[in-house]
Amino acid sequence: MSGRPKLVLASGSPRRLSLLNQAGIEPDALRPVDIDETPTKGELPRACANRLARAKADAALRALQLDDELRGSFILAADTVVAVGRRILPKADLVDEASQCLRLLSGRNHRVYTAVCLVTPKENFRQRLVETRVRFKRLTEEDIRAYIGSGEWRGKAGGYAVQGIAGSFVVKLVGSYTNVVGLPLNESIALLGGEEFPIRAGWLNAG
Ligand SMILES: Cc1cn([C@H]2C[C@H](O)[C@@H](COP(=O)(O)OP(=O)(O)OP(=O)(O)O)O2)c(=O)[nH]c1=O
Repeated sequence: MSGRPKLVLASGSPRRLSLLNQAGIEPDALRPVDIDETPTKGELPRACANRLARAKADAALRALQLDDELRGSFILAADTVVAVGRRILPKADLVDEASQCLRLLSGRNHRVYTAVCLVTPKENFRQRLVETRVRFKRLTEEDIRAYIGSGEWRGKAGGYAVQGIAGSFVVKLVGSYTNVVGLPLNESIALLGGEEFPIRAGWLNAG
């Protein structure tokens, strides 16, 4: 392949795109994939995030094989899972799901895992899993009602988005903040740079 290799972001999440943009990386194309994201019976949170990121990357790779323009591109996919202990919280689509998540997260520690999977033009798979520990303040029923009214929880793992109002629920966060939003930037840039994707010097060893 001649010239700069292309990058495809296999994600429909606007947060993932804006995080990459924030780091000065502009994907050449967005190719969200539609896979079943249900955890398997007894699946642990780390294993689930790893499996789903890989499945998203795999599905995108298969789709791009039919695409003359984008075949042979780098492909980046990710999956974010919120967990309390071994329990995986749902990606909340319904008010009841989101309220239950928030009651569970209230006043406690939880973990957010994002697995990032990079497919190289030679179809090698490179994967990283990043963990962030988060503690929420105790939430009153009124806090939960008001937050539900904001709608910010829709489609978010664990029923909240730290980049919005729920940022004010956080009393402690240990690890990568961008990991919670959906794409750990430092590690994603390191993955890309490690595979010779052109990243501006200086960013690779950042943070
Ligand atoms: C915990 C948390 C999650 N999220 C989002 C990130 C992800 O978009 C979503 C978790 O679902 P994912 O299944 O990881 O991603 P997605 O379905 O939104 O997008 P795609 O599979 O196409 O890449 O939750 C936030 O935006 N803020 C947060 O604080």
